Amino acid sequence: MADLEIKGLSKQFGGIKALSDVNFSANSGEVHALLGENGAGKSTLIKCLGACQSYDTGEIFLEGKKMTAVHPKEAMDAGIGIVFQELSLIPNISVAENLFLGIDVKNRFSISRKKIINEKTKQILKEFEIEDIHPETKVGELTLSEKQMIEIVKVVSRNTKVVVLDEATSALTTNRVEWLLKLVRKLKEEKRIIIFISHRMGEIREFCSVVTVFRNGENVGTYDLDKVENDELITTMLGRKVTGYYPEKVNTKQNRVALEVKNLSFENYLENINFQLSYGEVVGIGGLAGQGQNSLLLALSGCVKAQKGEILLDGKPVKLGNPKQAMDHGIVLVPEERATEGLVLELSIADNLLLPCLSKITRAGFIDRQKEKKLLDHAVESLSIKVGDIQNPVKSLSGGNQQKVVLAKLMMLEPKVLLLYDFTRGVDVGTKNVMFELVRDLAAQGNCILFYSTDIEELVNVCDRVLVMDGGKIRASIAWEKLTQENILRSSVGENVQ
Ligand SMILES: Nc1ncnc2c1ncn2[C@@H]1O[C@H](COP(=O)(O)OP(=O)(O)OP(=O)(O)O)[C@@H](O)[C@H]1O
Repeated sequence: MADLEIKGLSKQFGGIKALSDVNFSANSGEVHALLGENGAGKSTLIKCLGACQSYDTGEIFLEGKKMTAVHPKEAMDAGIGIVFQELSLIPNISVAENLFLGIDVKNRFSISRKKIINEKTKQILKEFEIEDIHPETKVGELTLSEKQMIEIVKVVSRNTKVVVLDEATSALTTNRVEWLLKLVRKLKEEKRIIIFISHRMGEIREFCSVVTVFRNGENVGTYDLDKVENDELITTMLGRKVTGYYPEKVNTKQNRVALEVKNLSFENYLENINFQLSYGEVVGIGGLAGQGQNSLLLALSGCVKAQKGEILLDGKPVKLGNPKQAMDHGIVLVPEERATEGLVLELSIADNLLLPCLSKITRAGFIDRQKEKKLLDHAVESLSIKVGDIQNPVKSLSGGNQQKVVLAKLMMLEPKVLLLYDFTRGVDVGTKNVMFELVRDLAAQGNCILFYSTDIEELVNVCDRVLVMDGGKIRASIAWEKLTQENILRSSVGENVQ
């Protein structure tokens, strides 16, 4: 028997079979990838493993011992540590309080708990080489990447035998991914079992030695990564062949400027930003993470108010005092954190989709049910969102399908200018392909798109040109003919690209 053995696990939610008779095994010192389309059942499997979810049938054995945990705390005590896809830290308490939540701290000399946990957290952060984060900082003040690191530290520092990383890299900046890679190598040496869920093939190959592929709730194959090509894995995962991962890039730029930004400044985050966006153009935003990219998209979508500068739409100055005003002008944002900024998790899938466009389907205060159905069917179909019942809460969808809902609901507004913040985060390769096609199609129809991505390959293959940001300024604009990964990287670190 392997060190971790899952036998015949099944889980059904209403009519949806999330897991069907799944067998899975992993051994100590192994980094084992789980690969599968959005909604294939990967998160459900690990939620069952971590007793966050009950299962209908099946058994789980860790080091030969049958797991009987019915509560996440019991699973953690039995050796299962899970870093979840949607961050679970509490924003209004400190890093130290989050790390020691639910842990008794021994106190023999009546020193305050606060002092002890701050000191211990300082040591932990030093051990994990992230001393730039302060123990007393409130988690809500951290960047997404920093929050993700704390979440990882919280789980790994509890010394569990199994460490599950569910899409842990998708919220990390490039240098933090390197940090995680180093950490995973250490965990491997410590003979822990690491389960690594990701949609990024490159990372799977870098981090893992074995991969198990899931399709529609079933384990459809386990492979030694040295002996299998990406094409075979993707075909197994999707049950079909994907031809051409990126769509053909056709120049659809029109000679008509849609959006013009003049001398835009916002606190310390943006300084004298100037650029134009034409109809039919896809413009990427690149640069190292945290160089003002988020602030720029927030300012253009009316989420923050710039102190200086002007924004013109079709040559006329517009006031973008709040997101509603921006939407009324046809400017919409797919935000960074889908769970807190993009969706109302408790509401149904249907309500989330309809929220921004209620006025389109209401008349004299009544909802036109036929129009409503047509809009909803179109939204679900256009992005192949995997829903059981559209009246289920949106939080019951898999992470990638939630992201598709965010995009679909904004598309219903038929926007002129689409602002995309890393919108393929957590989305499977098949759907990424659909989303890229959608972006290029929208451009061909005359829309303009500002596309921020942490994935340089995406920027090169999807955008017409890329603005590289550095210290709140636009350092360079890399034109179509010069658009290579190397040029974006060079420009990001301050080199001139000729
Ligand atoms: N609490 C729930 N209620 C209803 N359906 C659920 C619930 N949790 C998961 N599901 C459904 O089970 C299926 C498997 O979802 P799961 O989250 O395991 O997928 P996943 O492979 O992790 O996807 P992703 O790559 O998007 O994270 C999906 O169809 C999802 O909608």
